[in-house]
Amino acid sequence: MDFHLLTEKISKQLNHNLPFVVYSLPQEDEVSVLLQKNQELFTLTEMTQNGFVFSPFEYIGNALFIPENASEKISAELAKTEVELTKLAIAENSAGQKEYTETVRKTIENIKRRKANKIVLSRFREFQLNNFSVELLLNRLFSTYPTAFRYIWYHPQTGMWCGATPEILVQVKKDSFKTMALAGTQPFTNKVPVVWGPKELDEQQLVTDAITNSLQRVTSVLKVSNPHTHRAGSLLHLRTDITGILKNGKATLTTIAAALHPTPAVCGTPQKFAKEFIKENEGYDREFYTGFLGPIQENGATASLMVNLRCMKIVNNTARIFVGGGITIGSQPSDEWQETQNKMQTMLQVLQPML
Ligand SMILES: C=C(O[C@@H]1C=C(C(=O)O)C=C[C@H]1O)C(=O)O
Repeated sequence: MDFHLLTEKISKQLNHNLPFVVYSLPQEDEVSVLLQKNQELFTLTEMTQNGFVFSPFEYIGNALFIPENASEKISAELAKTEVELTKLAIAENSAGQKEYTETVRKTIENIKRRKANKIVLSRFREFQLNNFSVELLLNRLFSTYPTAFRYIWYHPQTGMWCGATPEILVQVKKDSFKTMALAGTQPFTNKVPVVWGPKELDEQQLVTDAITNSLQRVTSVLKVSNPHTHRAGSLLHLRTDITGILKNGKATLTTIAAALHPTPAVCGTPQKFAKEFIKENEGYDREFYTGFLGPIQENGATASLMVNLRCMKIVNNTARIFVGGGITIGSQPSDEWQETQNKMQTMLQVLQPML
């Protein structure tokens, strides 16, 4: 199908208040769409059906779902638009900054008291949109971040969510799988070599260890790469690739997702303490931010589940951008604030002509 026809169909679907999801896998130009034919809110306990899963951070075995068999499925090659990128100034928010850095300080205290090794804190910021258009959103989002997993999800009961995430929760193809430990952030500059400090190296190692530990039970072969630098738009991260073979009979997509989510890249270690701490101290509901999402095919034998980062929720012409970062013993509150400001640019670049 022609890409412009695809965008028109999406626009019509939205005007009719009908659910849809549009996505492209990392490094791919194919844009896939599911246009649900009714307004039902489907949920999914076992990931054994074809469609698109959308899970909140609080995954309790009930993720949202757009089933292929209740939808029209279309796809097209992305018609790339030139996007000019300029760093956008974010209006001062001293109250927000004070609150966030205070919470970071409290988190570091807990880590010093050995309650946890790492806790991922986050916040949101809202922006008023004066010229929202789903076609423009789709064009900018998908053209700007070709190496990320890009998506727009809409359901009348959740509102619109979209993002460009660099992080794979798990990709499964028959009995082989792929995942990654992504943590540690610095702004992208042209300087080489990229140097990582001990804070980032330690933080990322914690994620690698936790992921490999949770996979032991369900895998027969587990390969772990050395950490390397991964570029995500204007940011750099440290990344370790983890691949392997799933244990026959032990692993289904549902058990792997449940074993991995939420990884310490978005929650922390130990997981239970980190999760409680987040709930008590972040002061807002993450909803689908840091949840997972992605297409399921061949009744669960093939799937690409991604972590919902660098994302926003758009409801009533207000865009809520979510940003966070891992706090460890080496964290500096002001640097952590700056890191979240930098991460906010990823979605702000997309919104720029609509602000
Ligand atoms: C929590 C986010 O990102 C996560 C935290 C990172 C960090 O602390 O360095 C890096 C990548 C992600 O795993 C986010 O983008 O909101």
